[in-house]
Amino acid sequence: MSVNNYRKCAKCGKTRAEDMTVTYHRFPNPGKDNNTKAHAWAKYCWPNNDWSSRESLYSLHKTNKVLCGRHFHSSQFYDSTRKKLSKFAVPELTDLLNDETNVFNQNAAASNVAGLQKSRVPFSRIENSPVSPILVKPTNILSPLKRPTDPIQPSKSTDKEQNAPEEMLPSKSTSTKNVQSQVLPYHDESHLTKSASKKCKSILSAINVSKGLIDTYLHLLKKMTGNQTDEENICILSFDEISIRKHLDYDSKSDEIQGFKDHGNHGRSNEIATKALVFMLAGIRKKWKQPIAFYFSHTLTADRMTVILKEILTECINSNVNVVATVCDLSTVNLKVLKTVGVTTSEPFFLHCEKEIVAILDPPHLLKCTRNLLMKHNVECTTDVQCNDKTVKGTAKWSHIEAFHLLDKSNANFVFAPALTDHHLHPNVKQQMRVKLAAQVFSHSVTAGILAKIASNELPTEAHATATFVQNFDKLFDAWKLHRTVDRSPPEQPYPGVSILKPLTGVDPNLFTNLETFFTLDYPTYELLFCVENERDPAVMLVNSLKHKHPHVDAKLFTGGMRVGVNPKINNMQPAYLAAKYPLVLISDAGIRMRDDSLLDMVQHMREDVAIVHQMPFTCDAEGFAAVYEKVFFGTAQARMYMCADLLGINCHVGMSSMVRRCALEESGGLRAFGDYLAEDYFLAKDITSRQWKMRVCSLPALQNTGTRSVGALQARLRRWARLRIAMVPTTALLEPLSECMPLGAGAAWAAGQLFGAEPLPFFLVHVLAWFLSDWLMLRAVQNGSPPFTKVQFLLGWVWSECCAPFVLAAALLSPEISWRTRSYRLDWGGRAHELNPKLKF
Ligand SMILES: CCCCCCCC/C=C\CCCCCCCC(=O)N[C@@H](CO)[C@H](O)/C=C/CCCCCCCCCCCCC
Ligand SMILES: O=c1ccn([C@@H]2O[C@H](COP(=O)(O)OP(=O)(O)O[C@H]3OC[C@@H](O)[C@H](O)[C@H]3O)[C@@H](O)[C@H]2O)c(=O)[nH]1
Repeated sequence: MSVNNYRKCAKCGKTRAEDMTVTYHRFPNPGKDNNTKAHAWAKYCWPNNDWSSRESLYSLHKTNKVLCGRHFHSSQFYDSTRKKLSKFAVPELTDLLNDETNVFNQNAAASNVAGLQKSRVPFSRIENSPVSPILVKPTNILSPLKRPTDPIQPSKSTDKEQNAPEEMLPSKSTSTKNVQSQVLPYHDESHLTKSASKKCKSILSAINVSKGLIDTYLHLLKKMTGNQTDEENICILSFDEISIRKHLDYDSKSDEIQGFKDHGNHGRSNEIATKALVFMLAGIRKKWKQPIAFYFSHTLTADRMTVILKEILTECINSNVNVVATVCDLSTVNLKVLKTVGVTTSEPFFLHCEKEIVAILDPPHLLKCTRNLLMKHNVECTTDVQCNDKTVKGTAKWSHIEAFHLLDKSNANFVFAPALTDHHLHPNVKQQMRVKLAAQVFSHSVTAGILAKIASNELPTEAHATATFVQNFDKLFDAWKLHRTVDRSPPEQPYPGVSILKPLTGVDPNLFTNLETFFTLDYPTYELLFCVENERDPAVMLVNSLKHKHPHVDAKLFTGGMRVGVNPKINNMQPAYLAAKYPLVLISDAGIRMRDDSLLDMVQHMREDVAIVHQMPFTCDAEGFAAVYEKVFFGTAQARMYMCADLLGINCHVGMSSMVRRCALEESGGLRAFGDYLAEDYFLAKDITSRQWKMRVCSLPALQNTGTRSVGALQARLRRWARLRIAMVPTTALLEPLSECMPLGAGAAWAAGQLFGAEPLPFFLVHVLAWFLSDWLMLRAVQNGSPPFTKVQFLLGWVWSECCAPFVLAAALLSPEISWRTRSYRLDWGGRAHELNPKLKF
């Protein structure tokens, strides 16, 4: 007989002599980081002993004490052979008879060893129990509840304790470690260094949360709502379930094993949790968020979830929180819950305590589901399409999008949807979860592209239904995504009509979709005046197809222009300007995209004494470093100058999206009066404001969306602008660097050293850090939320933008000529321009 045969399980005394298949697992060495695990093992075997000292735990390891494999759930082993325990394995009081994967299942009954314990019951109580713990056959603690007929009353622990079996008694402990031990296993700790893992644990242990409804937070909530107005207390309740990795952990504070299915005061069971359900409140009128309940489960029934939802809603009412809507995704359980509480498609709300609560399905999730459904099934639409000379009901098909993508990517000259890749068309499981990929399929560019391919007979006419389907979902998503700040209440006086001038030259990738946003503006009276200087310009075709697509919109096309000076933009717009019929004229460059409320926003800023309302230049979201650079530049350096100039009353009028009162412009001599300047915007504003008219920046920024981004092209544009500014106001070359981080910081550090004996380098670094942080806040304010890139990308874009700025200015100073599109110019001091090698046209 080998030495091993004399080994004996420290808990049940099992030896190899009794059962040859038994495996032994040595007590862990508490070492530096293993104390919790060693403590859990020791407490499991000898719950009444004091295991607080490391030495006592170490002695168990040193004396080769072992536990047999039956005290470990199968999930605690590396694999199904049950030979090697995982790193964090702790013995558990689980129902070995019920564990189907347990190799001891068959002989467990016979050998009378397996059984279940109420996992929340402290070990000490188990040990003292008159019945041997491992002989107790479990009852299903979390058996599904009957469908509730009455709203559940707020949980009163005393009532529940009287009726519930002992297993369902709520935990007395609200240990901070409860969540800690649940949350940590979700991360792959093997990727963390030991100190990182420890740090996470110590941070999380500072948060006082438990499972179920969190009393502490409810208490805080009550306090907060007491100090807020009724409006500010209006909120939504969102709930979502995430997957967590199976993991058990011993919490010495509460003397509990954590990681089991746990529904707070609805009880706990022996099943190991694989999902965490979180409920969170979020204010609607005021920005506040508060998670209020966590539940850990394996499978959560709709009945149980309904009970939980109602319980939380009742608690919210008691805390004076006005929940007006719930938000959840489209999981089967969620849909069942909504059905149970009475939500239908025709009446998407339910009553709780006589209060109407709207049920909202999570829009990004809806978008992904719609994409997935379209990938599997064709969708019959209400759109009629022409097919073989017959009008038939349209059918949206994924195959149309696939065909469009193939055609689009094979076109070497022009791509409608450059962002669309094969991942969008054939997403794998992980990619199916990315909202962005679905949103890029249901986009304006794809709609426009499919329509263009139908027009050129590359796609069948029946694909029209797919284009309409894609467009509708794009609009739906936009309606959810964008911020609505514009006052849409009826005005005291009818809004004045607006003539929108769109100077076009050439076609950039986003032109169709940019132009289309002008056809769908939410404004009562406006006309669109498209100006193209060359009638053979492909932009003409795009305008005509948009006019055809939106016949109800008052849109005209002017070709040929009229030479009134050297500025080609003015020349191009002149015929349309003369034909404009409304009192307000909006000059909007080709690359601008409008939100449907942008025009209303501009008009609302056009007060009686105001003659110019302009939008601060900004950019749409796009991918790539050039797009990051562009957004960072316009959202920080440019926005900073623009805002300060506006505040100080310095003329900073940029003409890419600017509304002008026509009578004020006429007083200046009309558009033609500025035809000799390339910076017509600056001189136009200078002249108009000199006659006591005011100029305002409106709330929404100008969204540039040209799609032809490269770092070089952006810098060439910035150089051209800088050259214009230097020619108009030469002192700008000296003063502007003082508004930039690096030159100002260097100068200030030197001055601080000279004047106060400060160390220049630390001074400079602190200055840069403070500037950087303020710029991050500035960018977030202009973007109205988080920018579409990471902080590291922001850092790179910001450093690049700030370091390049002095060089861009220097290059502008040194090069007397400037190029704009296909033409070159030389500027006089003062701003007048002369075209070099003028072309015949204009
Ligand atoms: C801590 C930061 C302090 C910053 C103070 C910044 C004050 C900047 C004042 C005006 C600059 C505004 C420029 C914005 C427009 C830039 C884009 C552009 O160049 N666009 C042209 C083409 O569309 C357009 O024609 C230009 C219009 C405005 C020209 C303004 C020229 C006046 C320059 C005065 C410089 C004073 C700098 C003072 C720095 C402390
Ligand atoms: O030859 C041209 C060049 C430009 N344009 C139009 O002018 C608008 C602006 O052109 P770009 O986008 O090339 O240039 P920018 O964005 O740099 O313009 C900016 O700088 C110069 C100012 O005069 C403009 O008012 C301002 O918008 C576009 O709508 C473009 O179509 C012409 O109609 N003809």
